[in-house]
Amino acid sequence: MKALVIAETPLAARALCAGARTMADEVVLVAPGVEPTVGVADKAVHIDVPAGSAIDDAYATVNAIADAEAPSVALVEPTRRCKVLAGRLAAHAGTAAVTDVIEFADGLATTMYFGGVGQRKSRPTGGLAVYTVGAGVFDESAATGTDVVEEAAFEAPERALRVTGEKDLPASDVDLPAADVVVAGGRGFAEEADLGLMRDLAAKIGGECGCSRPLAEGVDWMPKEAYIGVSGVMLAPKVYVGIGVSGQMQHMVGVNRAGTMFAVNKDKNAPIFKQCDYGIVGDLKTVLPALCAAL
Ligand SMILES: Cc1cc2nc3c(=O)[nH]c(=O)nc-3n(C[C@H](O)[C@H](O)[C@H](O)COP(=O)(O)OP(=O)(O)OC[C@H]3O[C@@H](n4cnc5c(N)ncnc54)[C@H](O)[C@@H]3O)c2cc1C
Repeated sequence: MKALVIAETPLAARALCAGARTMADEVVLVAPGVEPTVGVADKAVHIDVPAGSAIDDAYATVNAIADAEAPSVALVEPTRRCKVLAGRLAAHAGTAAVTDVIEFADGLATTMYFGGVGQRKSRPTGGLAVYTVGAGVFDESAATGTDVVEEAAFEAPERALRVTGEKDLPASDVDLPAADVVVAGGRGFAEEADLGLMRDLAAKIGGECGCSRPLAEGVDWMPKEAYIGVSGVMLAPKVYVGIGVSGQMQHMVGVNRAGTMFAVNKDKNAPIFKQCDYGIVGDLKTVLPALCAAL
């Protein structure tokens, strides 16, 4: 049995290949438009996406690789571009992509639906099963493999996207999926300058800073890669600290696999207190400096 992994980032390549190894005898990593991570699969296939073409359009090549390798399972990193490839691959195989898997057990994949209100388990019925899988589902340290890299020629689709311009995004040093400790700020931060209090705490405890969606998409105080939840990043850190976060389900599904959860909120009835292991009721402006001083 063979597994295909499609991933853009090294962390996801390692984690998904480690997971694929538990499902198949042979693992093939496909790296569309990026240098492949080596040592994690039996073979890596690099697709050199030419300038002016979009990685999303690597689907014809990915589908051809899948035809040649005949995998029974494909694990895909849930980046925007890889999701396109997952959907195209599933359509090519005459199936549907199962998205945002949070657990594999007993041949069943668990996913969330209705924004995390419910969970469903599904089992592939034959042919190729295509899954998008986020961070924390597999242990990347278990990845093993060779340094074999093959090149696959980019095959432009008939109606290809044409890249007409590129704009560098401001560099972001946020790497939440890799962080053991995540400190997340919410709308309880009334002013951008107060986020320094959160950063001070994160620095004290060796954490990365994340946020709820309003801080990244509402006021733009944090990078988009930093927002956690059903439409942001899904994490499974060892420690999560939510500060001024109310505990809405769309945010919490992104961290409810954390090992230990802490919350700081001035409202003792905030829903997050029903979900955390330890909570402090108080104003973040007084609690955070006190915590930092005590640590
Ligand atoms: C389709 C859809 C998808 C969504 N996806 C996501 C997602 O992926 N991620 C996400 O985060 N959200 C998502 N949301 C938004 C989500 O529903 C919530 O609106 C959002 O998570 C709330 O963010 P918050 O907890 O920061 O803000 P609020 O709910 O406004 O909570 C702020 C909290 O701060 C506390 N507070 C205020 N002042 C202080 C203070 N001085 N000290 C301490 N505490 C204080 C308040 O008591 C309150 O509990 C989505 C919504 C929809 C409809």
